[in-house]
Amino acid sequence: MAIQKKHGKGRLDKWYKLAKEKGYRARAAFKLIQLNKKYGFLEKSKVVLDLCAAPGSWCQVAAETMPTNSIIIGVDLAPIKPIPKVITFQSDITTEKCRATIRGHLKTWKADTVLHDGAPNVGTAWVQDSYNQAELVLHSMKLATEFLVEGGTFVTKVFRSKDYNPLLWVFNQLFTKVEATKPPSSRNVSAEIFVVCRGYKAPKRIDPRLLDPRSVFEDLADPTPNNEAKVYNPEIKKRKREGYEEGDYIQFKEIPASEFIQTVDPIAILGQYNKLSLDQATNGDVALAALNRLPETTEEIRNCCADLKVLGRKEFKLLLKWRLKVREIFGLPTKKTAKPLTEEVAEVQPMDEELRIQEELQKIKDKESSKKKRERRRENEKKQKEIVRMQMNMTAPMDIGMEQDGPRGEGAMFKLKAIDNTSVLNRIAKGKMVALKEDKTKQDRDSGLGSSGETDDESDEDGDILERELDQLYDQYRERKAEADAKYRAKKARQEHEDDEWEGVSASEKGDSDDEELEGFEEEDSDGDSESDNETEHPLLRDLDNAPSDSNGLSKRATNFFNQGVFKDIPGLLDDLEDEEEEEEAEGEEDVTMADAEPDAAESDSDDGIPSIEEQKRRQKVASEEKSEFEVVKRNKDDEEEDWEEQEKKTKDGRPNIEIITAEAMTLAQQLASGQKTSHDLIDDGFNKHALKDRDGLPDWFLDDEHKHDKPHRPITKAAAAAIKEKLRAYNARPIKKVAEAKARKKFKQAQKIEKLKKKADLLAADEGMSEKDKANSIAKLISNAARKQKRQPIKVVKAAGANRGIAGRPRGVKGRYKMVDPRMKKEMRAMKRISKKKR
Ligand SMILES: C[S@@+](CC[C@H](N)C(=O)[O-])C[C@H]1O[C@@H](n2cnc3c(N)ncnc32)[C@H](O)[C@@H]1O
Repeated sequence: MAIQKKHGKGRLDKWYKLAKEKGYRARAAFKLIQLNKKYGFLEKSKVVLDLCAAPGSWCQVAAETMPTNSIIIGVDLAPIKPIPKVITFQSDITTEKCRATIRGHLKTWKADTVLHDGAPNVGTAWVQDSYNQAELVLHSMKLATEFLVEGGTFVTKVFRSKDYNPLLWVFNQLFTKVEATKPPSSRNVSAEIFVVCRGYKAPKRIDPRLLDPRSVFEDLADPTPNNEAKVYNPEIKKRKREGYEEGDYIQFKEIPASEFIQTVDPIAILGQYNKLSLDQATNGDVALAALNRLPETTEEIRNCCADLKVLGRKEFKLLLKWRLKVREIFGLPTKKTAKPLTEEVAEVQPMDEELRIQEELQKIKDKESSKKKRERRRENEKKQKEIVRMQMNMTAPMDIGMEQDGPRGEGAMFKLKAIDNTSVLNRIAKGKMVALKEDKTKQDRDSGLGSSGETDDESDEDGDILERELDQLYDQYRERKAEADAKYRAKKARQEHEDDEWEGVSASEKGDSDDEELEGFEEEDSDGDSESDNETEHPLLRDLDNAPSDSNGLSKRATNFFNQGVFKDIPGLLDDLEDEEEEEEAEGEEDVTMADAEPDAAESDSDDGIPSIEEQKRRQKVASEEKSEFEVVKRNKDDEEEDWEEQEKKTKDGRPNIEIITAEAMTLAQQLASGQKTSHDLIDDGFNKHALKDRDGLPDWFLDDEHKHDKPHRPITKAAAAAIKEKLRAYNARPIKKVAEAKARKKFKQAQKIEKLKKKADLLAADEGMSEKDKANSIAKLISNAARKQKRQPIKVVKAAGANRGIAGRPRGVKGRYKMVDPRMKKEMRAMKRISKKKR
């Protein structure tokens, strides 16, 4: 871009600052924005050609306003830093090369809009500057005629000068609508005007004179002197070093003052002449005589008229005022009634006022919409809070009343509707009891009764939110980890089962137990209202089957668990259970129900194969439940089908297939089997510092971290350690599946070969036409042929060059095994071989 000094305060105006703020490379961006606001050509364009685009602010505006995937090409004499979605290159728009480059970029496309904001390097004489500008406009026009689509738009900058009208005339020949406008961001002091030409006529043939500067601006040789400058800025007159102006060879010029009064262009006279003469000539100018006698023609005026070249702005103004007064006296039209003097000045459409109103309206609209947005956001937040409160059953008691609800109402303790939220539901479905606990703790917290009994205030709420977020993030982290890590998945699954154990029931069983409690309440509720019906449809609620239980009164899993070999010789346990069974049978109880609360023993054992404390507690619970008259529920058929995984883990006789894989488990098993320990000992062992830890309400991430180290260390015997080691060694000694399969395949093939050979040999032996010797020879040959190793076909090396360069798949004309090699690699390998040979 032409270097412009930015010392003028006018340049650093609001548009300059705004451009900086918005990231536009030049304040000129707003000119295009405002032009486009008025005419809306960018939104409709798919291809735009920006001539004289540096530093690129118009391209920036085009890129952000035009539809996506539009083509924007920017060209300038100066380099343009890359702009996303814009093609830019450096070239002179007046050259053939530039035209060819644009053609290369556009190919067969046509531009919907051609923009031109060109300004040649200014600083020479004004006339020359304006001419250069007009010439540049004509050049851009020429490019536009070549690349514009029919009906397209051409936007150009022109300077107010005598070349303006010829340019407008040219535009009018080629476009259906031509409008000149000055956007508000264009400084008033600047002579630039923007002309928006719409509806390109795309004529088949254009008269070359229409685009030739010499014919368009024919009278350039007689430039109009800038009298306005001379008159209004007389102090900053520049010395002319070029000599006399064209056709102006007289140094001192005088004109009768009457002519100054009568002329329509007083400024021209003030600028060109040295003296306004009031002297009476011989021919007797009546107007001049009257002027001379007028009281308005004061001494001061006479002095001013005597030497115009020494006057300043004030004196010129005085003379102009004097002229107006005299014209009024003489009855000549004054400035108010007179037509515009200069024809060449463009009729600039007032855009400022309209835009100002539009901008103001926009501001008001923006304000209103932001206010509305704020209100909407506030309302949403409020709603969100209400939803959260409702989910946490905070609002229900107030709205409906706790008493009316009863135990199954909104505020009821065992209300399962509260966990209708899908994420919580999923977690519970997975057997994650923590979700329920969380909800409960949330309820506690939200009811204002925290563990410390404090009422909840703002900061508590913030803390809760933070904690919940932390928990959610931790869950997400675990899920992500689980996706990537199979080991972690397995561990997590185990932990989830441990959750079941902790609660004493599995996921589905928890549902059952909840239901059981509900069932109890339902019995009390004689109405059997529809709500209760709905609740049975809840995914976590199931019908209870009151059919008689198994013969032994235990669930299948419980029975299986206690049928394990390890429990066989344990004194006191099974006997007690059997006694219990007998007693129950004797009592002849028919409708025996009990929560089927037995997780699989194999699953419930912790990593080290030792029943966890929770497991032991559970077993104890089972035993005590059996002693008490607890209702026993029969496991229904569906549940059994669901347990197919567990079934797989059982041996043929129905016992769980438990594998002892740790030294601790081995030690314990040995101790149980040899009677060194009883089940009571196990239970006693369970009551240690780890058993009584309160983990309620602790976040998962904390528990996970603790779990790594916070577990009991059980003693192991040397023999157990050695046995497990031996077992592992045996595992490791086994070949991996793949190898075993390959070996088996090989064996199978060999067997097939021998079979074939046998058949052939039999045939030969049965051949009566052959002598015994021949038979023996033939069979021997057969065997030796079969024993001979088949020669492996050599691998053919194919150079990845010529036709074979970069091909995928088998190269042409190559049969059998082959290997593609890089020619360079081949040469290098040969060289290496040579070198190693030499060294030897
Ligand atoms: C006012 S600046 C253009 C600003 C541009 N529209 C923007 O928004 O950033 C005028 C540009 O016209 C360029 N120019 C002048 N004569 C040129 C020519 N013959 N060919 C190409 N560019 C020219 C100058 O280099 C200058 O960068």
